[in-house]
Amino acid sequence: MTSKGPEEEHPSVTLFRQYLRIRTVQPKPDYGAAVAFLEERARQLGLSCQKVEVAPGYVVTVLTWPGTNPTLSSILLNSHTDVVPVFKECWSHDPFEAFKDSEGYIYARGAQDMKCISIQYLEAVRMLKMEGHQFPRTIHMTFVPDEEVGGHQGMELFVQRPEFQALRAGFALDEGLANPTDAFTVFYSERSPWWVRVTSTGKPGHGSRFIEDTAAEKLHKVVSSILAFREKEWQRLQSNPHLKEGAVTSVNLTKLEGGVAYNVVPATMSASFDFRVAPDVDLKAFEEQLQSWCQAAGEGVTFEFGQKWMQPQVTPTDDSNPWWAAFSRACKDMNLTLEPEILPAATDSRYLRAVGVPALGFSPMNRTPVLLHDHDERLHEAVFLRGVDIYTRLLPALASVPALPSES
Ligand SMILES: CSCC[C@H](NC=O)C(=O)O
Ligand SMILES: [Zn+2]
Ligand SMILES: [Zn+2]
Repeated sequence: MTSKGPEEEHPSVTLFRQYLRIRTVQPKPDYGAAVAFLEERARQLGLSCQKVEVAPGYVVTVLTWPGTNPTLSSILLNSHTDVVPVFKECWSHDPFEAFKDSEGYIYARGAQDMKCISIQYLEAVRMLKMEGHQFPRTIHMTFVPDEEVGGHQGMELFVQRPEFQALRAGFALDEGLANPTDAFTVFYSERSPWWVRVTSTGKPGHGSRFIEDTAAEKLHKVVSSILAFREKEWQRLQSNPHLKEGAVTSVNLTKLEGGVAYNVVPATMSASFDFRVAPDVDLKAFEEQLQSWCQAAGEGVTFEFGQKWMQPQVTPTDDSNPWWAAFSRACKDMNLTLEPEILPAATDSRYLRAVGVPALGFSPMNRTPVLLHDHDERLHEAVFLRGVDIYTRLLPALASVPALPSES
């Protein structure tokens, strides 16, 4: 597929730009408009469309292309419909206009994360259907809300529902990241998000005095211990060229709270941290480490979790995994270079892997800077269209994986 001039834009690009104009932006996404758009796509494609309301106002939309062998497990193509907020004044173009410049770059929130992929799935299925193909395995496209704020009103609930069970997903594709080089990154695992709030309590009093055992001193100790750990992990990453970012644990101090006035020593202060724990870390030992940093700071220092993922899973990337074998073979046939990695952030893949569905995070965007969540998020139309082509090769391969031992 090649891109065309402005007077004759490729219809897949036009559809992509239409979807980008729907304001599914957090914290108040217009999910109704997205669901209506997807229902219309289902109608146009002749696919069934199921709407599963996992929480009031939070609908998972499922478009299904049935396979010829209903005894086989299905392929699940997942994408989220919400996008992150923007700093409008920092953009070169309105982030919800889907402006295309003279070179073919489409500027919009969601251009990379991940409205491109939703439309690429839909357009690949449209092409394959149009060409008269049918595959043994059923293909389900799931469009889920709420991913950008943790998936708690989206995929986390959906995987627990009978409607999800009924899909009989054997393998899933979900989002990954762009790659600025010629290669494509594919993610086989993710780090576990641990959001930790440390609260320190101590003696209050007048700001002019040498008060002992203050909340601030003890919080400072914990902050120092955690930032020293951060430095250690950073050095470990820097000193080993074989390690990728997702393979070490990261942490950032993201919030400091407490205090009422310059001259009042507060009795309570807190610090919040965003930890991303590498999948090979012993989580029990890691929690004990947190405990001991707090204890070492003194009495009255506790921590609580805002988020604590305990089920890191790894999708095997060797030929023992028939899904990987099919995926990597199809990529090889297209001459795509794959770089398998652990995703530094968290996606809905973690919920799928946790219920036993092997998943790969793949956003087919090479020669593209990673601009998700950034100002001027954009994607070149030619890269977008190449992605549609890539899925038209991946889907037949995945949906034709022969019966697994567990399926015969
Ligand atoms: C950990 S819940 C929030 C999920 C979010 N996902 C995408 O950016 C992330 O911060 O990784
Ligand atoms: Zn995303
Ligand atoms: Zn995102």
